[in-house]
Amino acid sequence: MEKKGKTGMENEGVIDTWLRKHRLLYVGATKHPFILSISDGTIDISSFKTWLGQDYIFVRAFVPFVASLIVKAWKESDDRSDMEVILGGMAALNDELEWFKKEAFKWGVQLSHPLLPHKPNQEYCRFLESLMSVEANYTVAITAFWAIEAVYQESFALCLGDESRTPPELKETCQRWGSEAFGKYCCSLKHIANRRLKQASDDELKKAEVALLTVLEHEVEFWNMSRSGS
Ligand SMILES: Cc1ncc(CN)c(N)n1
Repeated sequence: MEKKGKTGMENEGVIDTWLRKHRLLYVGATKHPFILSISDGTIDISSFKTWLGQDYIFVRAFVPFVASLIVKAWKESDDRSDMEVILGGMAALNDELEWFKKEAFKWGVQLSHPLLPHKPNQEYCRFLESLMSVEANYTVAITAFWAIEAVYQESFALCLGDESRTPPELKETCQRWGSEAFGKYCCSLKHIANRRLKQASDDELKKAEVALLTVLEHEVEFWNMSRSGS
């Protein structure tokens, strides 16, 4: 029989430990009023349109970030399957960009000129850029990557629950990130991040925890921006 320690949580990964420690912020990012308004059906469609246009800009910046992670995984990972998992995510982004164009057309959102990133989006993209540099650490970047994907997964899954009253025309959006398949992909990313964190130095651990918190803060700001339209 497995021997349990004092807390009974000795087998818990680093990420779950951090999520417990920073529970309030995590809940703030995954159960934001913007998401709650989708799931209770009270969403203001102009907020949704703001989110759609801004997220298209974000996802375009997300592609080179994921590409930089593929390079890092190829160079630094001790497990070949990391690169395949990240590559699968990259392939999905190709599809996602097409989906944004189709969805924007459906809602009459202009994705080309003069669509500009709002300040919170600009700041989030700048953070992504800082993680793309060759000096940025793989363990830190993969932790941030997991957090970015996990916030969307948990948020949109909430809008697909039995109790939710998500408007039918927004179900496809929620399905994109709230699906079981996307959930499994997030689990694979979490597994990679936890494996790396288990072997990380104190300095890497500190930086990865800060990166996780920074992602959560940016996600909250991104929802706030979508809700207020600015
Ligand atoms: C702001 C934001 N965060 C996360 C995701 C999920 N890739 C996204 N599309 N946009």
